[in-house]
Amino acid sequence: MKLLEGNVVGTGLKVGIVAARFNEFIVGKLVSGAQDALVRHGVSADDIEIAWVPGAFEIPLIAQKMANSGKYDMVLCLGAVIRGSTSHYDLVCNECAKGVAQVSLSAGIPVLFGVVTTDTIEQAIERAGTKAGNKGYDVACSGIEMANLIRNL
Ligand SMILES: Nc1c(NC[C@H](O)[C@H](O)[C@H](O)CO)[nH]c(=O)[nH]c1=O
Ligand SMILES: CC(=O)[C@@H](O)COP(=O)(O)O
Repeated sequence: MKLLEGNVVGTGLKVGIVAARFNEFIVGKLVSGAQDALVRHGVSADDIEIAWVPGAFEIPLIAQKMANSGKYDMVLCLGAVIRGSTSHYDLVCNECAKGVAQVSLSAGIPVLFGVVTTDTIEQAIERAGTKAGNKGYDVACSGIEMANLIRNL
């Protein structure tokens, strides 16, 4: 993908993305949004690596592997958890969020929580590139900010 950009200086940042396949019609848009934000802000497309996992519950484990590998300046966690008719939604959301937070603190690098958690499909669509923006784009921008902040500490 070649974007017509201004004179964007390459950041040299290396980015790992963990994406959940569940609700892929949403998560695919989050991944595209994250890639767009990263490249527009100077990250080389060659410095972005994506690992797909079955669902949001599996994100923390692979995020941990990436974060502890020493290969990445940040890890973006992308997924979409949409409430069903049982309490499974709450368990998946809570464990995913808790796991991602624990990985970031233990690895000492930015591990961003870009998992959309919604009651309806419409809410998820709104956050995957329509009226509520693209949460993948947003967390990528936050990741760049955090990585640069850590570089300067
Ligand atoms: N219902 C959703 C899930 N459920 C699957 C779990 O994340 C996990 O893969 C399974 O429990 C096996 O360990 N995952 C999502 O990402 N989004 C959902 O809406
Ligand atoms: C978030 C989920 O795990 C959900 O899709 C599962 O649906 P259900 O609660 O109806 O089994």
